[in-house]
Amino acid sequence: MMKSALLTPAEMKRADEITIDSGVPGIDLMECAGDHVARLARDMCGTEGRVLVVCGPGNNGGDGFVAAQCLQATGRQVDVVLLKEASSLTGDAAIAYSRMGFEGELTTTEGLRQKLLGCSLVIDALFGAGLSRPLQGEAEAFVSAINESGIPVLSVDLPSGLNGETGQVMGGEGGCAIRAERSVTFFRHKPGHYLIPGRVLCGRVDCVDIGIRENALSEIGPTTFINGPDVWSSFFRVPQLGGHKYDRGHAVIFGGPMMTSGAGRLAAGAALRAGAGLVTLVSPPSAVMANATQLTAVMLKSVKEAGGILELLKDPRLNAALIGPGYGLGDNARAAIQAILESDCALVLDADALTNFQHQPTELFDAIHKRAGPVVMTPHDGEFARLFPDLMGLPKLEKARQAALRSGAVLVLKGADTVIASPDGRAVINENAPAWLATAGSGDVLAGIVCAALAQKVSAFEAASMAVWLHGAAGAEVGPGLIAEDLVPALRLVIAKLVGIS
Ligand SMILES: NC(=O)C1=CN([C@@H]2O[C@H](COP(=O)(O)OP(=O)(O)OC[C@H]3O[C@@H](n4cnc5c(N)ncnc54)[C@H](O)[C@@H]3O)[C@@H](O)[C@H]2O)[C@@H](O)CC1
Ligand SMILES: [K+]
Repeated sequence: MMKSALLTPAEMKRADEITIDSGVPGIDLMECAGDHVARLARDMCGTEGRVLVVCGPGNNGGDGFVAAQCLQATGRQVDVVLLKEASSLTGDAAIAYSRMGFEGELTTTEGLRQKLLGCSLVIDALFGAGLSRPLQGEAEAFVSAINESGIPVLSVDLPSGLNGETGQVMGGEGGCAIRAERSVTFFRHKPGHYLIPGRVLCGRVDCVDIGIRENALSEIGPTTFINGPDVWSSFFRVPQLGGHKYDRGHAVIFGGPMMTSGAGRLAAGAALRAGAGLVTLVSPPSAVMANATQLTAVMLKSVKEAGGILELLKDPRLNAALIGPGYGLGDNARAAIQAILESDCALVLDADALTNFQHQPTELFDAIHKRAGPVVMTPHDGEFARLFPDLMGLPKLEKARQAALRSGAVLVLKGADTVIASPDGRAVINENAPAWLATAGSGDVLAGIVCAALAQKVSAFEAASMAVWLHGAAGAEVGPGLIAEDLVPALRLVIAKLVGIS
């Protein structure tokens, strides 16, 4: 799990300190970092062309001085531009500057524009983990000039102006940040490398080893991770010889009336494909015929009212349920959801199940806190806003964490950078979803996969993380032209590969 840990800039600073306290000089870490930057710079622009290294006042600038020195040592034409006087440098950055062997030039924005003319690569070493406020004045003007030049940029640690913890540009809409082609970071990625817009601004990110002690992680205790098998593979259930379908759980999907019945069918098909031993699609009588004509291995049941649902879920073999996709809004729908909340089964609440509580969210959260079975909620941003309007101004990770804590549910806040947050404080960021996944019915498939993982008795946080990853991998498997129906068969290929490598 520690392999996939993401560190906030403050946690990274702590990892640096722990390493330095253990006897590794800070300048050694910086020299290693700068050496990697130079290597990647050569990778980006080959043997030709002038490199411009733009250095800020802190240790990020220090990495830039080391990189400049390494590049010059290999015969490369290098210019170093300073944002602040060299005399104001302190600590390791001052040492790196003194070892560079040539002077950097303190310049104005106009001077920078002149330097940019005809160079083949810019190394952005203005600000990294120490950025503490939005860029203004000369720093902002430097960033704008670099972006406007159109010259490829390699950012050191983070594109300058980007908040490494939130993935947002410091200063929001009015702020500015470097748009890099590539970035190189140290020891572990930061959440900002994966959260949008950070992920877009970083370009391709390399994470390199600079000698930070691995055991620093146990002291820091990271709570944010990048999603992948490292997070949940020990929970992934592979059917055993001698086992039977009941070992793999029985998922119940509550589908809607005929005109919106497709959502339930997609979820049911996905639940079966994702490994639930049995799947029953429960629907109002009006949808039964439509479902029966399209489904074969999925079992069907017709239930009219909340009373019937309560009765149905008394059967303990029905151990996971999903309600929401295409379900409908109104008093009857809300009564049905309340009936499901009263049962003990593990539960996924999606789409209409969330919107039905937009005027009484605390009623929903109280019911979740009271019940014994786990709950996973899978809102997109619009559904999230209906239940948690006061959290909308927060950065995505924080939004999901606070919503999980308040609701008592594992929260899957969907998007290109889906965040899964647990009420216990853990969170993962997903990065394998292709843009093709943003299509009608895609969320229904995801909800079905979560339900299948819960039916197989995977803990809620791992079930949600696993499902989001499988969904993204299925999307990548299908690729261009994807429609939601394609995801269900593609899951077979994804699971086959997963089992093959695990
Ligand atoms: N020993 C270490 O701590 C190591 C640090 N490393 C590098 O050091 C970086 C962190 O260094 P620092 O903590 O010095 O931080 P930075 O170099 O990112 O920036 C800190 C400096 O910028 C100023 N500043 C912050 N926000 C500003 C703004 N909006 N406008 C103008 N000035 C602003 C601060 O007052 C401070 O002088 C990492 O990102 C990484 O690149 C690496 O060299 C590895 C080792
Ligand atoms: K930078």
